[in-house]
Amino acid sequence: MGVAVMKLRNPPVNSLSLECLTEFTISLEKLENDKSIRGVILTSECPGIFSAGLDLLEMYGRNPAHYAEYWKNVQELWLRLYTSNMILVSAINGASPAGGCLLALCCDYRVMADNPKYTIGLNESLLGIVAPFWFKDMYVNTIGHREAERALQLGTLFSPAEALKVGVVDEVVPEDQVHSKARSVMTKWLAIPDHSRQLTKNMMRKATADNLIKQREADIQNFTSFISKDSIQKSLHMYLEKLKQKKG
Ligand SMILES: CC/C=C\CC/C=C/CC(=O)SCCNC(=O)CCNC(=O)[C@H](O)C(C)(C)COP(=O)(O)OP(=O)(O)OC[C@H]1O[C@@H](n2cnc3c(N)ncnc32)[C@H](O)[C@@H]1OP(=O)(O)O
Repeated sequence: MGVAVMKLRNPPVNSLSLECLTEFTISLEKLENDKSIRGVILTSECPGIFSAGLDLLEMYGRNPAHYAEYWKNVQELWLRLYTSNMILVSAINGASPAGGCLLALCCDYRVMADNPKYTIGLNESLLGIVAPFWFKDMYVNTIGHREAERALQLGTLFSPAEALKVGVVDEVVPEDQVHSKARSVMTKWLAIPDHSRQLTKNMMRKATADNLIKQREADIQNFTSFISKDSIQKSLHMYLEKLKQKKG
């Protein structure tokens, strides 16, 4: 039925390394150019993890040129996903913090597995970093200003039930039904004529995407100088240590 399934596979946690981002963007571009494909189901092949978000090791202990290159690729993937003409449905079958949540938010519909161990949200503030304005814009578009304001400041990671309540996801289903539900949602969306759905999507999302497009370079500079700061590098170091200690 012209639907591709994209499975994220970058063990152990599907962090979005530079290589992973680049491959993702190229695969998406290929699908976008394949006229037989009308929809994509985005999911994960890593058990229990949708995506751990941006790769912290790409943002820690590197040089400014690397940060700039990395951020350019993060922007590129986001723009492609957010403005895709295809129908994107995410089958969120695991934890989905920060950049993982960002991927899901780019989709037209989000189905999440009902497992309280899986959480989703933009938790950047917990890491001592700040979600950039275009993450924030997409959050506001999805859950509204007040909820986004609170969730961004607190770095809230929502359980599936909470995520459904606040509107971060559209549906929560038993874990073994995530894929079948994503397929049935896709069938419903495929019944809409592409041209009217695409024009409507574009109308809803263009201003948000344009907001980044018109200041891409400044956004790269801003990220590079922010992430290069000693204080921010220290915060990331502490966060990485905390992740290690969690293992015991
Ligand atoms: C101006 C703008 C400025 C800045 C904006 C920057 C925006 C950033 C957005 C982001 O996406 S930042 C990344 C945020 N991600 C997280 O906070 C997730 C952190 N990870 C976790 O919470 C957990 O790892 C997990 C729930 C995803 C999975 O838990 P579990 O299955 O128990 O695995 P481990 O915690 O043991 O992790 C295994 C292994 O993977 C490493 N790792 C985890 N997350 C990341 C990551 N995002 N990047 C790189 N590496 C990651 C972790 O350290 C472990 O490594 P080992 O070497 O100890 O095996």
